[in-house]
Amino acid sequence: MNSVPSLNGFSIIQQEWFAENVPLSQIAKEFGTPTYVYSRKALTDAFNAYEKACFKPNGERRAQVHYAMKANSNLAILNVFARLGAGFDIVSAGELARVLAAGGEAKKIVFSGVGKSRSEMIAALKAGVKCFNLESIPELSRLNEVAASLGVIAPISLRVNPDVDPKTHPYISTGLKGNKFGIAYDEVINTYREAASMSNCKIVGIDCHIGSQITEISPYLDALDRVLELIKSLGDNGINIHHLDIGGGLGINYANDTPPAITDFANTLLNHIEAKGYGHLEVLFEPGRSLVGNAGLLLTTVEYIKPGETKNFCIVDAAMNDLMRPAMYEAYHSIVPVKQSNMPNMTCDVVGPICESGDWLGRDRELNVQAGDQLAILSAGAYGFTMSSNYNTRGRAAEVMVDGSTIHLIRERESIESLFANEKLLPA
Ligand SMILES: Cc1ncc(COP(=O)(O)O)c(C=O)c1O
Ligand SMILES: N[C@@H](CCCC[NH3+])C(=O)O
Repeated sequence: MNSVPSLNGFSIIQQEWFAENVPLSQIAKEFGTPTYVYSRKALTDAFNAYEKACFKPNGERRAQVHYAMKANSNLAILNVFARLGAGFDIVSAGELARVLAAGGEAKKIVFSGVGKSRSEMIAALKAGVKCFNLESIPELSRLNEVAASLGVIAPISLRVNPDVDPKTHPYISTGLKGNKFGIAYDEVINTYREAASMSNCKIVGIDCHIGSQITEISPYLDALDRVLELIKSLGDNGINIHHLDIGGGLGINYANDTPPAITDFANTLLNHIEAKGYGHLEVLFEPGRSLVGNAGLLLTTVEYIKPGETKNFCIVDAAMNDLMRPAMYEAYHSIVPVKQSNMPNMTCDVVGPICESGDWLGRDRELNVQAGDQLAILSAGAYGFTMSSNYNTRGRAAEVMVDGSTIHLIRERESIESLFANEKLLPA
């Protein structure tokens, strides 16, 4: 099987794949492979699809996008979104430093994650982030203490675990009782009361995020209803919520997925919130994958075709260290030859050179390729480069962004020397 999603920013012209106006073969020639290729147009259009839903008919803003930068944190990509007015969702001091370096504004940053360290809290308080999304009483107490030591007030939301099934891969569900994320639904009111009693925390919002690659709207509506009920009870307890962060998680089409379109998805949630009488709340979205996933691909070259006893292998120069998702979640990424040909197809597994049987990128694909040909692994813009590693002492891939007819190198390929530059031999 080889299903191909329709993509914005990438197309086939005269039997050859292009990124905007640039043939992928030209990128391979100039920058080598493996290389991640992003389309600025695709990034911009995805962001604007959210923005379209973020305004009321009178022009007043009703929602703000906070890009979940864990999906792809290259500075150039962050900068494209920052220029478009995005806020950001971060999960570490590293992400904070990156987004500030890329021109993101601290006052548009929300800080998520279950395990914020003291030093991360200090960095975020000093920067002046918009909000900390907290997930437990110990974390709340620590933040209160750290804020007191700096003589500042920390703006906070509590992340609710609404216990709804997002109907996605179990490894990427986050809003079920058994997950480590969020505060159990029945504990939320008491935890807010505790937060209200803390001298250096100020309650500003409520937060929930139920999972990733979600292709249906109903789990969001279920989660929203549960969170809106909490907002009502909190109000009855004298605790007023100013913003509602509904997390990220909207899926993309990898091949045969049918997620709602971004604007429809965002409008449906925002209209639901208004219809329930909560239109006064500021709403935050934290999308990651739906902004970048289909705006990027991984370009690779075939090293060898190896006929096996039971199947053929197409051995390429990209590997699980470049794109973990197939090995980790058995995720499907469409794989296409950069130059289409009329040769007969063969069925093969597309695999990398790493010494693990789990090092595969696609299974049972129908491809007509030979050694030296290039392949594009599609829908690799999210959780591709950011989850890559140096396993087998492999330098990480180069990254380029195409903007019309221009190719920008946005990350150089890692040199081999840089991979062990921080290591030290024992004394003689
Ligand atoms: C708290 C939080 N917000 C946002 C996201 C972004 O999710 P996605 O890339 O599925 O939109 C994640 C990752 O799942 C997350 O953990
Ligand atoms: N890394 C996952 C998604 C996890 C989202 C982070 N909470 C993926 O590639 O699909």
